Amino acid sequence: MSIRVSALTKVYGGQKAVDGISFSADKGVLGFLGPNGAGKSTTMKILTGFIPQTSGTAEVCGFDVAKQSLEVRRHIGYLPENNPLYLDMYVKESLGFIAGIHKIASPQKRIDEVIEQTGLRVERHKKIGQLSKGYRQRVGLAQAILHNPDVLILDEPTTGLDPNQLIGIRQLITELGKSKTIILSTHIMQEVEAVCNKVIIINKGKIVADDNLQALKQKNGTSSLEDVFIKLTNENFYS
Ligand SMILES: Nc1ncnc2c1ncn2[C@@H]1O[C@H](COP(=O)(O)OP(=O)(O)OP(=O)(O)O)[C@@H](O)[C@H]1O
Repeated sequence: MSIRVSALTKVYGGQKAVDGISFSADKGVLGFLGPNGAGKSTTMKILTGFIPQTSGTAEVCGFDVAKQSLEVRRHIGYLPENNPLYLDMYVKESLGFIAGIHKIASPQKRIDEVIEQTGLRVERHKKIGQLSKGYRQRVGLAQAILHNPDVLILDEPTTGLDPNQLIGIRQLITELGKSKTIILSTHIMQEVEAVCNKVIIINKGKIVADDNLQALKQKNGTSSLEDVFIKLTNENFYS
Protein backbone atom coordinates (compact mmCIF):
# COMPACT_ATOMS: atom_id res chain seq x y z
CA MET A 1 0.00 0.00 0.00
CA SER A 2 1.29 3.49 -0.82
CA ILE A 3 -0.63 5.10 2.03
CA ARG A 4 -1.46 3.56 5.39
CA VAL A 5 -3.18 5.58 8.07
CA SER A 6 -3.92 4.08 11.47
CA ALA A 7 -5.92 5.60 14.34
CA LEU A 8 -4.84 9.08 13.23
CA THR A 9 -5.96 11.91 15.51
CA LYS A 10 -5.39 15.66 15.46
CA VAL A 11 -6.49 17.89 18.30
CA TYR A 12 -6.44 21.70 17.89
CA GLY A 13 -6.82 23.26 21.34
CA GLY A 14 -9.79 21.36 22.70
CA GLN A 15 -11.19 20.32 19.31
CA LYS A 16 -10.68 16.91 17.70
CA ALA A 17 -10.40 17.84 14.02
CA VAL A 18 -9.41 14.27 13.05
CA ASP A 19 -10.70 11.53 15.30
CA GLY A 20 -8.96 8.15 15.09
CA ILE A 21 -9.23 7.54 11.33
CA SER A 22 -7.72 4.50 9.60
CA PHE A 23 -7.55 3.83 5.88
CA SER A 24 -5.19 2.75 3.14
CA ALA A 25 -4.77 3.63 -0.51
CA ASP A 26 -2.97 2.28 -3.53
CA LYS A 27 -2.64 3.20 -7.21
CA GLY A 28 -5.66 5.12 -8.56
CA VAL A 29 -7.65 8.16 -7.53
CA LEU A 30 -9.22 8.14 -4.08
CA GLY A 31 -11.93 10.76 -3.55
CA PHE A 32 -11.69 12.34 -0.11
CA LEU A 33 -15.08 13.87 0.63
CA GLY A 34 -16.74 15.53 3.58
CA PRO A 35 -18.57 18.69 4.63
CA ASN A 36 -16.70 21.92 5.40
CA GLY A 37 -14.63 21.46 8.54
CA ALA A 38 -14.78 17.63 8.43
CA GLY A 39 -11.00 17.25 8.72
CA LYS A 40 -9.94 16.62 5.11
CA SER A 41 -7.27 19.33 4.82
CA THR A 42 -5.96 18.50 8.28
CA THR A 43 -5.49 14.84 7.28
CA MET A 44 -3.77 15.89 4.05
CA LYS A 45 -1.43 18.25 5.89
CA ILE A 46 -0.42 15.45 8.26
CA LEU A 47 0.21 13.06 5.35
CA THR A 48 2.46 15.60 3.64
CA GLY A 49 4.38 16.38 6.83
CA PHE A 50 3.14 19.99 7.07
CA ILE A 51 1.71 19.52 10.56
CA PRO A 52 2.24 16.76 13.14
CA GLN A 53 -0.53 14.45 14.29
CA THR A 54 -1.55 14.31 17.95
CA SER A 55 -1.59 10.48 17.93
CA GLY A 56 -1.81 7.52 15.56
CA THR A 57 0.43 6.80 12.58
CA ALA A 58 0.57 7.56 8.86
CA GLU A 59 2.91 6.00 6.30
CA VAL A 60 3.66 7.05 2.74
CA CYS A 61 5.39 4.40 0.60
CA GLY A 62 6.42 2.63 3.81
CA PHE A 63 7.90 5.76 5.45
CA ASP A 64 6.52 7.18 8.67
CA VAL A 65 5.37 10.79 8.12
CA ALA A 66 6.45 11.88 11.60
CA LYS A 67 9.82 10.09 11.76
CA GLN A 68 10.97 9.95 8.13
CA SER A 69 9.73 13.24 6.71
CA LEU A 70 12.57 13.64 4.19
CA GLU A 71 11.82 10.27 2.57
CA VAL A 72 8.11 11.06 2.65
CA ARG A 73 8.66 14.40 0.88
CA ARG A 74 10.63 12.59 -1.81
CA HIS A 75 7.67 10.32 -2.53
CA ILE A 76 4.82 12.77 -2.22
CA GLY A 77 3.55 15.73 -4.24
CA TYR A 78 1.13 18.20 -2.65
CA LEU A 79 -1.18 20.80 -4.11
CA PRO A 80 -2.54 22.69 -1.09
CA GLU A 81 -6.06 24.11 -0.97
CA ASN A 82 -5.21 27.72 -1.81
CA ASN A 83 -2.32 26.84 -4.16
CA PRO A 84 0.30 29.26 -2.82
CA LEU A 85 2.54 30.38 -5.69
CA TYR A 86 5.20 33.05 -6.16
CA LEU A 87 3.25 35.42 -8.40
CA ASP A 88 6.34 37.41 -9.42
CA MET A 89 8.11 34.35 -10.79
CA TYR A 90 7.92 33.22 -14.40
CA VAL A 91 6.38 29.77 -14.93
CA LYS A 92 9.67 28.16 -15.99
CA GLU A 93 11.59 29.99 -13.29
CA SER A 94 9.25 28.68 -10.58
CA LEU A 95 9.64 25.13 -11.85
CA GLY A 96 13.43 25.60 -11.90
CA PHE A 97 13.25 26.72 -8.29
CA ILE A 98 11.26 23.60 -7.28
CA ALA A 99 13.61 21.37 -9.32
CA GLY A 100 16.49 22.83 -7.29
CA ILE A 101 14.78 22.00 -4.01
CA HIS A 102 14.35 18.39 -5.14
CA LYS A 103 17.86 18.28 -6.66
CA ILE A 104 16.41 16.88 -9.89
CA ALA A 105 19.00 15.59 -12.35
CA SER A 106 18.65 17.15 -15.87
CA PRO A 107 16.11 19.68 -14.59
CA GLN A 108 15.51 21.38 -17.97
CA LYS A 109 14.43 18.14 -19.61
CA ARG A 110 12.08 17.30 -16.75
CA ILE A 111 10.65 20.84 -16.66
CA ASP A 112 9.88 20.66 -20.39
CA GLU A 113 8.21 17.25 -19.92
CA VAL A 114 6.01 18.53 -17.10
CA ILE A 115 5.13 21.73 -19.00
CA GLU A 116 3.84 19.52 -21.85
CA GLN A 117 2.04 17.15 -19.47
CA THR A 118 0.18 19.94 -17.68
CA GLY A 119 -0.69 21.89 -20.84
CA LEU A 120 1.39 24.92 -19.85
CA ARG A 121 3.34 25.30 -23.08
CA VAL A 122 1.53 28.38 -24.42
CA GLU A 123 1.80 30.17 -21.06
CA ARG A 124 5.29 29.06 -20.06
CA HIS A 125 6.97 32.44 -20.61
CA LYS A 126 4.46 34.40 -18.50
CA LYS A 127 4.70 35.47 -14.89
CA ILE A 128 2.46 33.36 -12.64
CA GLY A 129 0.65 36.54 -11.55
CA GLN A 130 -0.43 37.07 -15.19
CA LEU A 131 -2.05 33.64 -15.49
CA SER A 132 -5.74 32.77 -15.22
CA LYS A 133 -6.89 30.68 -12.25
CA GLY A 134 -6.95 27.47 -14.30
CA TYR A 135 -3.39 27.98 -15.50
CA ARG A 136 -2.25 28.78 -11.96
CA GLN A 137 -3.73 25.42 -10.91
CA ARG A 138 -1.73 23.80 -13.70
CA VAL A 139 1.43 25.44 -12.37
CA GLY A 140 0.58 24.12 -8.87
CA LEU A 141 0.11 20.65 -10.32
CA ALA A 142 3.31 20.92 -12.35
CA GLN A 143 5.22 21.83 -9.18
CA ALA A 144 3.61 18.91 -7.32
CA ILE A 145 4.56 16.29 -9.95
CA LEU A 146 7.97 17.67 -10.96
CA HIS A 147 9.95 15.15 -8.88
CA ASN A 148 7.71 12.34 -10.20
CA PRO A 149 6.31 11.31 -6.80
CA ASP A 150 4.43 8.01 -6.33
CA VAL A 151 1.76 9.72 -4.24
CA LEU A 152 -0.14 12.95 -4.99
CA ILE A 153 -2.26 14.86 -2.50
CA LEU A 154 -4.61 17.31 -4.21
CA ASP A 155 -6.72 19.54 -1.97
CA GLU A 156 -9.67 20.91 -3.97
CA PRO A 157 -7.62 21.38 -7.16
CA THR A 158 -10.52 22.40 -9.40
CA THR A 159 -12.34 24.96 -7.24
CA GLY A 160 -13.34 28.01 -9.28
CA LEU A 161 -12.37 26.68 -12.70
CA ASP A 162 -14.50 27.15 -15.80
CA PRO A 163 -15.95 24.00 -17.46
CA ASN A 164 -13.19 23.81 -20.08
CA GLN A 165 -10.42 24.10 -17.51
CA LEU A 166 -12.26 21.58 -15.32
CA ILE A 167 -12.23 18.98 -18.06
CA GLY A 168 -8.52 19.56 -18.73
CA ILE A 169 -7.47 19.22 -15.10
CA ARG A 170 -9.70 16.16 -14.57
CA GLN A 171 -8.19 14.45 -17.61
CA LEU A 172 -4.75 15.16 -16.22
CA ILE A 173 -5.67 13.75 -12.79
CA THR A 174 -7.15 10.62 -14.41
CA GLU A 175 -3.98 10.16 -16.46
CA LEU A 176 -1.73 10.62 -13.42
CA GLY A 177 -3.90 8.15 -11.43
CA LYS A 178 -2.91 5.35 -13.81
CA SER A 179 0.57 5.26 -12.34
CA LYS A 180 0.26 7.10 -9.01
CA THR A 181 -1.75 6.98 -5.80
CA ILE A 182 -3.82 10.17 -5.68
CA ILE A 183 -5.91 11.51 -2.83
CA LEU A 184 -8.30 14.09 -4.21
CA SER A 185 -10.37 16.30 -1.96
CA THR A 186 -13.34 17.91 -3.67
CA HIS A 187 -16.89 19.11 -3.05
CA ILE A 188 -17.91 18.41 -6.65
CA MET A 189 -19.71 15.07 -6.82
CA GLN A 190 -19.59 15.05 -10.64
CA GLU A 191 -15.84 15.20 -10.37
CA VAL A 192 -15.75 12.20 -8.08
CA GLU A 193 -17.89 10.26 -10.57
CA ALA A 194 -15.56 11.32 -13.37
CA VAL A 195 -12.17 10.50 -11.86
CA CYS A 196 -12.33 8.44 -8.64
CA ASN A 197 -12.15 4.67 -8.26
CA LYS A 198 -12.66 4.72 -4.52
CA VAL A 199 -14.28 7.13 -2.07
CA ILE A 200 -13.79 7.98 1.57
CA ILE A 201 -16.36 10.21 3.27
CA ILE A 202 -15.28 11.91 6.46
CA ASN A 203 -17.65 13.68 8.85
CA LYS A 204 -16.69 15.49 12.06
CA GLY A 205 -13.25 13.89 11.98
CA LYS A 206 -14.50 10.31 11.56
CA ILE A 207 -14.70 8.11 8.48
CA VAL A 208 -18.33 7.29 7.67
CA ALA A 209 -17.73 5.51 4.34
CA ASP A 210 -14.77 3.83 2.63
CA ASP A 211 -15.71 1.95 -0.53
CA ASN A 212 -15.70 1.93 -4.28
CA LEU A 213 -18.28 4.18 -5.92
CA GLN A 214 -20.63 1.45 -7.09
CA ALA A 215 -20.71 -0.39 -3.78
CA LEU A 216 -21.25 2.86 -1.88
CA LYS A 217 -24.32 3.70 -3.94
CA GLN A 218 -25.68 0.15 -3.72
CA LYS A 219 -25.28 -0.02 0.07
CA ASN A 220 -27.13 3.27 0.45
CA GLY A 221 -29.88 2.34 -1.99
CA THR A 222 -29.36 5.20 -4.43
CA SER A 223 -27.71 5.93 -7.74
CA SER A 224 -26.77 9.45 -6.64
CA LEU A 225 -23.48 10.10 -4.85
CA GLU A 226 -24.89 13.41 -3.65
CA ASP A 227 -27.70 11.52 -1.85
CA VAL A 228 -25.13 9.20 -0.23
CA PHE A 229 -23.11 12.22 0.90
CA ILE A 230 -26.14 13.97 2.41
CA LYS A 231 -27.39 10.78 4.08
CA LEU A 232 -24.04 10.11 5.76
CA THR A 233 -23.07 13.64 6.75
CA ASN A 234 -26.27 15.57 7.46
CA GLU A 235 -27.96 14.48 10.68
CA ASN A 236 -30.94 16.80 9.99
CA PHE A 237 -31.68 15.15 6.66
CA TYR A 238 -34.21 12.62 7.94
CA SER A 239 -35.65 14.68 10.78
N1 LIG B 1 -4.73 25.67 12.61
C1 LIG B 1 -5.92 25.40 13.17
N2 LIG B 1 -6.19 25.77 14.43
C2 LIG B 1 -7.38 25.49 15.01
N3 LIG B 1 -8.37 24.81 14.40
C3 LIG B 1 -8.15 24.41 13.13
C4 LIG B 1 -6.92 24.68 12.44
N4 LIG B 1 -7.01 24.16 11.20
C5 LIG B 1 -8.23 23.59 11.10
N5 LIG B 1 -8.91 23.74 12.25
C6 LIG B 1 -10.27 23.23 12.54
O1 LIG B 1 -10.27 21.84 12.33
C7 LIG B 1 -11.50 21.42 11.70
C8 LIG B 1 -11.17 20.67 10.44
O2 LIG B 1 -10.67 21.60 9.48
P1 LIG B 1 -10.15 21.17 8.02
O3 LIG B 1 -9.58 22.37 7.37
O4 LIG B 1 -9.31 19.96 8.13
O5 LIG B 1 -11.55 20.76 7.33
P2 LIG B 1 -11.87 20.43 5.81
O6 LIG B 1 -12.62 19.13 5.82
O7 LIG B 1 -10.67 20.50 4.97
O8 LIG B 1 -12.89 21.61 5.45
P3 LIG B 1 -13.18 22.41 4.07
O9 LIG B 1 -14.01 21.49 3.21
O10 LIG B 1 -13.99 23.59 4.54
O11 LIG B 1 -11.86 22.80 3.44
C9 LIG B 1 -12.31 22.70 11.51
O12 LIG B 1 -13.24 22.81 12.57
C10 LIG B 1 -11.29 23.81 11.56
O13 LIG B 1 -11.83 25.01 12.07
